[in-house]
Amino acid sequence: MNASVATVRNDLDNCLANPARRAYALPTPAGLRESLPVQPALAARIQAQRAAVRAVLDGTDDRLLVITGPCSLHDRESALDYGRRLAALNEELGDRLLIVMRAYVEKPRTTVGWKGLLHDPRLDGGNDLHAGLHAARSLLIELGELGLPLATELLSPMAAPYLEDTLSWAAIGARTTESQTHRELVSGLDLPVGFKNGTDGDLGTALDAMQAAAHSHTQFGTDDHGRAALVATAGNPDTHLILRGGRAGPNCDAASVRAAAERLADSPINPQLVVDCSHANSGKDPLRQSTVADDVVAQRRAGERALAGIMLESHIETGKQALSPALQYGVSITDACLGWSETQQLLRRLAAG
Ligand SMILES: O=C[C@H](O)[C@H](O)COP(=O)(O)O
Ligand SMILES: C=C(OP(=O)(O)O)C(=O)O
Repeated sequence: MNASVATVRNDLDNCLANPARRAYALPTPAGLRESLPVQPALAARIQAQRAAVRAVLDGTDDRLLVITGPCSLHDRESALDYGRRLAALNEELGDRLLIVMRAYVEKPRTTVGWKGLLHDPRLDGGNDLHAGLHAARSLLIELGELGLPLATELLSPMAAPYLEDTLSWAAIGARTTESQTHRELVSGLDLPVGFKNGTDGDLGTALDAMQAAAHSHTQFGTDDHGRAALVATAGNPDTHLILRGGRAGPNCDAASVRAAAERLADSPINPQLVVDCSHANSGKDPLRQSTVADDVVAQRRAGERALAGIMLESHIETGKQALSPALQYGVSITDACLGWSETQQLLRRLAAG
């Protein structure tokens, strides 16, 4: 156990008399929000940014939604560097693209691995969640102050109340779309949320998730002061499908998009969808994301009205690196990303299209 985790250890420790489980106190959502507040001007801008994303998703704004940024944020400096570059590009392209910065602070893992800045901010296996909550929230606020809407994956339902007021869009990932707990979480969020299709490529789990999240629920949870609570949620009407491909390959070609759109048209929820150009749609080859994105724009030009947006994994440099004490600046430590110069060219091309 690392030292700073030890300092927050308290009498929650061993409270269940279960040697397999230990608990360490954390700040409450209310406490963290009080020490790292979103200032009123930023809060108002985030409300407007959520409304702008909703307008693209309900088809009243025909700009292309582009959610782009590192697979994961692992250091403050390169995240802010990327955010500044993207904010400057947005000045040029914002009338044709609705650009949202991907700011992922939690990572789902296929088996085990680094779980994101929020869980392990020093990247050393220390898992100092206390420091991670602080690092993640303060970085999201700094990025928000640069002017762009922010997107993240909400992985741990317990983490959402610490972060949600900084976000304009969130994803539920392929590994958690089928989870009742995550659907219930989304039902209580006042922001647009995309559900990924499953890692096996099945769309049914995401379509079911959209219906479940649109419903009201009562669920086990905690209040903003960390007390156990019955949490009642109203239902979230602003969810949509994200096509990310699956084990059998991509699902972003025109026929797959049309088939998905027809299934959505039969469901009572949002008929618009977003294509994740990475993951199984790119075969995890970062450069292929450009081909996928170009094809999405070509499909829109050919009249496909269901396509509202794309997601890109993009960083300062192309590729990825293994986690080590000597990290290269601006290179992803999770999935391989498109570099900034290719991203810039791609976004200009998408805007022109
Ligand atoms: O986007 C990131 C990864 O695809 C996802 O977190 C799974 O990562 P892993 O298979 O490397 O664990
Ligand atoms: C993990 C991610 O995607 P997926 O859930 O599609 O694997 C991601 O976008 O970081």
